[in-house]
Amino acid sequence: MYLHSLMFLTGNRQMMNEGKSNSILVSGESGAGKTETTKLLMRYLAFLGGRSKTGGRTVEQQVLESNPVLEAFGNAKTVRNNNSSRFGKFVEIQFDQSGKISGAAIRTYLLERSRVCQINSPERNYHCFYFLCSAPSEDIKRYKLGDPSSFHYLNQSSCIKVDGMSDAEEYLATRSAMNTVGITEQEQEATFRVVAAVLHLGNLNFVKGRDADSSVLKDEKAKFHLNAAAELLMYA
Ligand SMILES: Nc1ncnc2c1ncn2[C@@H]1O[C@H](COP(=O)(O)OP(=O)(O)OP(=O)(O)O)[C@@H](O)[C@H]1O
Repeated sequence: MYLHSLMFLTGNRQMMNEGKSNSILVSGESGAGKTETTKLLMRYLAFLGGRSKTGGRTVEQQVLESNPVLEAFGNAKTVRNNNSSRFGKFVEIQFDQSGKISGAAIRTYLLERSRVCQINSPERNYHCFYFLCSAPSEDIKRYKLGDPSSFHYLNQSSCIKVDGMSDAEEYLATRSAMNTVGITEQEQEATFRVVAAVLHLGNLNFVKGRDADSSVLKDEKAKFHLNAAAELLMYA
């Protein structure tokens, strides 16, 4: 990290002296430490460009709390990394004339979408699915969820739990981070409804119907999941 800090100090001074934008490219193979390094860089930047706290949430808090939100929906356990980012991101942090953070924008790229429907043992699907299945009981009831191992999109792999990670605590931390970055309660509700609906849709099974080329739901369980998904998506 010493080298990165040094590079960053130089970059920051140049930005202030010459009024030029600076960029850092963090690259490396999976598990090399890109995500953790980026978080340290962002924390350092927030420290340099932070304002004294005046109550409420500050821009730099919002910048830092974007990480747990992105990780909940875009990171998963792989064989190489328990918290592997399955997308790329471009983080832009804007500074005002005095060097204080004035805003930020994050663009994400190339999320590994196929992971939602298919995972290999002993990897996991995206963290958000397990977090939501470990939510407080009133949320579980509202989203009609149950044990993660009862969902096809999660039980294709033998790995449901990650050592050292509490899905229940992470759910609450994700909600808190979403609040900090300014995602409203309604938007959060809509987001988690879609996450829950995806799990229900994964449990739909069909069998051949009576008419040619037709199919019908396999059983009552499949009907339950279809109704649950429809209800959740109707209000999402
Ligand atoms: N600076 C660090 N301090 C302590 N542990 C670290 C540090 N950097 C990386 N690690 C360890 O290595 C693991 C993998 O790091 P990280 O998630 O940052 O890799 P990555 O390059 O972003 O991988 P991927 O491309 O899979 O997302 C972390 O979960 C952590 O255990």
